[in-house]
Amino acid sequence: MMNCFPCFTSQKSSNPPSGNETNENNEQEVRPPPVAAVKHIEERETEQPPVKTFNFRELATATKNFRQECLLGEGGSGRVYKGTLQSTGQLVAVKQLDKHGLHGTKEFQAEVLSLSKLEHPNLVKLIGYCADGDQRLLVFEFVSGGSLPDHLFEQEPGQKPIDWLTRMKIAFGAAQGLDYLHDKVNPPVIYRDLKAANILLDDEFYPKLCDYGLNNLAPGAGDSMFHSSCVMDTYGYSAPEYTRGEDLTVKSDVYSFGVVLLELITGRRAVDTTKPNDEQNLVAWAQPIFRDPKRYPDMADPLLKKNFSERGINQAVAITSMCLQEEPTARPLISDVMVALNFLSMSTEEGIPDKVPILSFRDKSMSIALSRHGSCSVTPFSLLQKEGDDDSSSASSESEDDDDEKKEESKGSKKKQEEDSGDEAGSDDEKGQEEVEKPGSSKSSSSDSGSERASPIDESNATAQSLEIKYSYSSEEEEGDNERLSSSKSDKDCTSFRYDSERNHDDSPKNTSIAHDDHSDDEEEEDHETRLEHIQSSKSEAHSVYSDDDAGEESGESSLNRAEPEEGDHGSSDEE
Ligand SMILES: Nc1ncnc2c1ncn2[C@@H]1O[C@H](COP(=O)(O)OP(=O)(O)OP(=O)(O)O)[C@@H](O)[C@H]1O
Repeated sequence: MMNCFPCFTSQKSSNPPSGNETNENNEQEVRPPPVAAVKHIEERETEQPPVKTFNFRELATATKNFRQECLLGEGGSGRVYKGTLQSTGQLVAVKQLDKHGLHGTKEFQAEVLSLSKLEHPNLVKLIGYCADGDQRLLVFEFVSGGSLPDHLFEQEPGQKPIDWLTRMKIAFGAAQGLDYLHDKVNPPVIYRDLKAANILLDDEFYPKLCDYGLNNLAPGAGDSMFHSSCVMDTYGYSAPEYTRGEDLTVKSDVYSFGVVLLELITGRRAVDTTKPNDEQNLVAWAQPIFRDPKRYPDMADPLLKKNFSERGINQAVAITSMCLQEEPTARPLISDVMVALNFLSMSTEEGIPDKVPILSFRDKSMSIALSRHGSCSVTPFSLLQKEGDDDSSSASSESEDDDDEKKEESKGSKKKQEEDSGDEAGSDDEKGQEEVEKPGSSKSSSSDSGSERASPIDESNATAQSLEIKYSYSSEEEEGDNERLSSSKSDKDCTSFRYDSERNHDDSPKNTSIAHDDHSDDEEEEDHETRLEHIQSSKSEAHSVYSDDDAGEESGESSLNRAEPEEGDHGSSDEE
């Protein structure tokens, strides 16, 4: 999965048909390429736009003249109808954008084109558009299972509640979609309107984000905070900086994601006016509980009937509380959230994996948080080297002295780990390899079910990790400018963890992004052991779908919700 397709060319005929999107009778159709989560820009540049143009009549026919019975709902940007494309029989969702504030056709087309380049299994795919007269319509793939609130809050009598693991899988999938927008496209796209209602589910609960990148296409779209009828809808999800009148960033999305995660854990709505006053706002209700880990399990949705492991819920709540930090810079990157959720969505005998390997994270804060709420493998770098390979010395360019020093340090680190994780400490390093292999070997069922789907992060495989580390370690030493992690020694008394994102990720090269902290030399030495390696979620497809050129070319015409690259707390994706 997520392979690149080097055979993409500009010749349409070379692209194999893509299911029922093929329409030989439609002159206007540009046949989409085979689905890939991310495509290289070189391929992209030679492709035809992967969207179809429809005339109004086609879409009127598809939706039975926009009949009421086809109406799926109405949001900030307009009405959405279920339809069937006559030419192919494909089910679609047709979004009829409100007419006020319409773009000119060219501007609209440019926005649509930008939107159509965003392609990920966890994003609802844009199939085409219509710009007929003053009509502006967008045609999306139809997602059959309804939206997350339908399943989480609006249970039919007799309907089974979503189980814990499925909730974590939904969260993981949503995080993957968001990570794509934040980290795999350049410039990053800020979602702005992430909420449970914008997470659609297929029949197997595979999540797809909708309404991303829309706010330039219609007033209110993608930013329904401005739309009076939707204020309550989005109110509970918006980050504090929004109310402070500050610019939204990718970290504002992380906050909104935290609210969704909290909804998944608790089964409570972000805002619920039917509850007592002090419980109406979910985040306000949860904040005091975040400071009292003993109460974490009590937050769980009663419908779950305690069918989850305590460690699992503790870790999920810990992640959530990090996402909901008041200060944007204290929130984690969605890539780290995604990695953590990948582990929480794995099925093991116990319900969740024993360990979450620290090496998976871009920033250590996440693994520290998890380690305090379960067990996180803080397997030191040098131990991994030892375990993974006898000839570790040859894989690293460090001197023997350095090696010895590292061994000493690793003992210290291990000791600290033992202290921190108590019961399991003694077996951590023995388990090191085993524990990190679990995610790769345990695919989520939802991810299995479709070829388009994003895979679990297989880079958490232990061997791959330790090899990756050895390799990059050596080269970074040579460069001499590597950033190092610190062990946050002061974290013992904390129950929530600041994510020191101001200092890292911004410029981290994709394959070697190393979190960094301003710490004393002593701490740095120790950190030598535990430096984080951001393991690409998909190295082969980590390229942005936008090259600089591409972005530049479009910048005057279409911007989606692009974040300024220099602003971001993210690793930009174009530095490879
Ligand atoms: N691709 C799709 N497949 C199936 N249903 C969809 C699709 N897109 C939207 N819907 C449904 O259509 C309805 C309206 O969606 P829309 O996104 O316009 O509104 P919203 O998300 O409730 O509000 P807003 O747009 O203001 O965020 C919702 O019930 C949504 O679940």
